[in-house]
Amino acid sequence: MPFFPPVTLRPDVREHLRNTFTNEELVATVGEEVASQEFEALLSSLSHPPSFTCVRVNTHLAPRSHVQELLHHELTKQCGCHGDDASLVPVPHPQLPDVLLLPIIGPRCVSVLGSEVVVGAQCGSAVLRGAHVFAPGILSAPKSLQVGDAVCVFSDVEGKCTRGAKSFGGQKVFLGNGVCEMGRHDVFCSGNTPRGLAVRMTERLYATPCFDRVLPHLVFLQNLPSVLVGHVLDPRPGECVLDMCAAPGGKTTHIATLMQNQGLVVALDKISSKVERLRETASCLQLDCIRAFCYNSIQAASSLSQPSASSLSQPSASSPTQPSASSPTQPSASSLSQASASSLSQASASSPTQPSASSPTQPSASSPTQPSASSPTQPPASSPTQPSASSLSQPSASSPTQPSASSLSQASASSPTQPSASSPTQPSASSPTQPSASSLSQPSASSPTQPSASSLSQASASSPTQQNPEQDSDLASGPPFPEEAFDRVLLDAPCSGLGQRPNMATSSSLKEIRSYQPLQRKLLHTAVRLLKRGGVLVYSTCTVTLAENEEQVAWALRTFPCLSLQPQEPHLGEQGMLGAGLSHDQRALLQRFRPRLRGGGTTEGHAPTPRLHEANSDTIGFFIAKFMKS
Ligand SMILES: C[S@@+](CC[C@H](N)C(=O)[O-])C[C@H]1O[C@@H](n2cnc3c(N)ncnc32)[C@H](O)[C@@H]1O
Repeated sequence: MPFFPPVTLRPDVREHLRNTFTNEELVATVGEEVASQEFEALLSSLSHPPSFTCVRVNTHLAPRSHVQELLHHELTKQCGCHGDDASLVPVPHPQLPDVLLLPIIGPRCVSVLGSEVVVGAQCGSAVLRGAHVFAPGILSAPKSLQVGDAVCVFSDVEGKCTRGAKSFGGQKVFLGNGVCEMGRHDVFCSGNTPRGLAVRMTERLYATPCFDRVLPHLVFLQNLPSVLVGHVLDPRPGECVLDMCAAPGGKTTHIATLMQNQGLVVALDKISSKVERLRETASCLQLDCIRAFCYNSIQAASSLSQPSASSLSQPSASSPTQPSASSPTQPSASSLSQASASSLSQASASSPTQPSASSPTQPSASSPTQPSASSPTQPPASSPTQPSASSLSQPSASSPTQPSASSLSQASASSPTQPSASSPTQPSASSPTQPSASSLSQPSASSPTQPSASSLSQASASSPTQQNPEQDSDLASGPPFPEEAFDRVLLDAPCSGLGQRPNMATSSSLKEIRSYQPLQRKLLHTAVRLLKRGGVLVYSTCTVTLAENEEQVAWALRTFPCLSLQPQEPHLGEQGMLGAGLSHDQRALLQRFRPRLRGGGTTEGHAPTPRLHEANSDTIGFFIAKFMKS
């Protein structure tokens, strides 16, 4: 049974989604009633957290089994709990060799205690996934609130609570109890924008640990389908891989890890502050094969390179014109040719004058699926690895569940429900509880970073031509790039983010939601141009719309005859949704994650622990397509 009300959407957005989920092709197959029920179930599941917290292990530095033990130890120490508390016991994912899962247990019977503090919906989402409450997240608090007071924390559901209110009678949901670290005056009246931890959560509706400063260079919090993307892309050591929309860097760092830090991963993002954080994350995880640049990826293919047969796009009415290539502010080639960890922090190709990729209807930089740059109100020291409830007081467009890879010095507003594991304050490698970086740098026999036998056996079929070292260093110097330069391209596209969980309310307008399809097509054009023949392109989104997922696949197959859909390994999601005119076989090659609430509710005051098999279905909404270019 759903515990929270379904996610609040604008009425026209809800109607638009309902039409998508009851489209003609779908209704003709499953019937109107089933389609409608599934749509309502989807909205209910979105407001609830998934069944598991997914932790990706940095297998570049340590094997999963080792991190499993360390993590259990660290979490129990931090929580001051018994080691047998199920929410603190990491369990290996059966199919993903670098993933540990921790059950999120709830909703539990928790009594409402103390004075009432109301937080914004995004802050509430972060709290449901383990965060404490930071000052900017608080909307309402009683007049007399003092440090040390016991409080009950509620989340505003409809965005109606005004900041600074003393009480709130609107629709809200209970999240748990905590203790104040700040009084009302510090939160609302101190003259400056509030910063820092305001309420330390002590008893949560959903039991899940806080990952603040927990093994920052060994674990990375990432939603399960996002980790899957790296495996589906299947990068090999020594290859050149382009991550076109890379920040905060969850997938970039995973790709580099799977490549055993050998080869080149070029990461582009159009927001410079995010690129800086990505570099910090790469450095924290000791992955020095990553080169990150602030760049509009639509323009990442050099206009000097001849449009070859590779970019075999058919001019179509819907195909946007190719943007001009290079920006006057592009980084100099020479500045970035040395592959050293230190160069990561200096290799700033960032340009404040970078042209925006936004289409006319494109929301601003802080689009709903994108982590915005860290809130300036967030102190560097606050919860570096935890999704900060802090920066979440404003229903910004930032993605509520998008993992913040970076957040090295700042908890990101953008990742309210997905904490980042990285921290600049990480313990040294020689810390007694940490394996030394050097001792662990060799992948063990069981290391998931080793290409599997099966993947190796296919290598000749799918592995593009051998890279030329000279070209490697050209690519390392940054965009724009010549055509057909990369062995693999990941387009983890900016999207409407409607698959994020938990999400109590989305303020996105229909116009905003519709603006992503043309933007994604422009990015796909560049992706195809930059991919080698025989190379692999993975397209992914964290949204549930047909327009940004199956319709994009159908469009790409029509527009680029050189592209063909490929099987994905492992295949954990459902097949693609009906409604975009794809064949059964084509849909079977896609992975769609449609959030589903697990069954079972609170029994005699005890919430059941989720079962492992639910980890693959009770996830955020997500979509993955894998293409090869011939
Ligand atoms: C879904 S997020 C990427 C998440 C990232 N792949 C990860 O796993 O951590 C989309 C990103 O695309 C970036 N973006 C949007 N439009 C872009 C463009 N034209 N060029 C480059 N980056 C862009 C946004 O700044 C945002 O960080």
